[in-house]
Amino acid sequence: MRDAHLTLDGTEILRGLTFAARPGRITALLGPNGAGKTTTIRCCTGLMSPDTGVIEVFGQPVADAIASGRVGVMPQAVGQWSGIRPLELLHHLAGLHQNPLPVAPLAERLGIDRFARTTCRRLSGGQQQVLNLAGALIGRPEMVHLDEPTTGLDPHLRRQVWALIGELRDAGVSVLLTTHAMDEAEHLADDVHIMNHGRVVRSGSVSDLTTDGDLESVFLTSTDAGGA
Ligand SMILES: Nc1ncnc2c1ncn2[C@@H]1O[C@H](COP(=O)(O)OP(=O)(O)OP(=O)(O)O)[C@@H](O)[C@H]1O
Repeated sequence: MRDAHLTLDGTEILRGLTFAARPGRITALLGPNGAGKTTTIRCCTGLMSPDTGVIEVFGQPVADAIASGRVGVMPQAVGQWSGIRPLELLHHLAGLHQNPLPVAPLAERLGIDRFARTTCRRLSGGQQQVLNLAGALIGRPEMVHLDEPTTGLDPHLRRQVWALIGELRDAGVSVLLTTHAMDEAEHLADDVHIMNHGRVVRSGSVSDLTTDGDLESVFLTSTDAGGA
């Protein structure tokens, strides 16, 4: 993303946002509530368009990359699903891809098989989260956007999701995630971009950014409350 600007309802949300997420790397987009992280992901996945600026995915315009099926998205929240059950949903999503992951092992890996009989609208928040994650991964994406992937997960599931995200990176997938958990960013991320007021104010590897203190201290000194 290069020099993206976006104004919504008269407020400038993205103010010259520039960053890159590279293949085989986990890139964390950090920032205070309202800084524009979800808006950025929505722009990178074709759900919104910046007013000006350039976004390329695999060197292509976003729409072409999305249409190619090479991009997976785990939104922060999805609309209320109907009475469909988790495995039915995953089989349906798998059917939309040319070479999907097998549903059963993915469901087992994320513990989805344990609530397979519950309709989606009755899932707990954490169960909905891991189902969203499975939906993002089912098509074997080469780039995946994860908007707060572990929010609301218990420590067991959180660790399992961390391991899975690490494996994706090791398999060459480009992972872009947002999180408010600094320990998550420190544990997972190769590259970190800290946003404030719709632009990137600090970038680097975790080790580069934390030479003088932990990531939370860097975050607190680089941003202000309500960074929108
Ligand atoms: N469709 C919209 N119309 C108007 N304003 C919007 C719209 N979508 C987002 N905003 C505003 O844009 C700003 C950035 O929102 P965004 O969801 O991108 O922030 P965020 O960094 O993801 O925040 P959080 O960490 O709380 O999830 C907020 O002030 C929000 O109210």
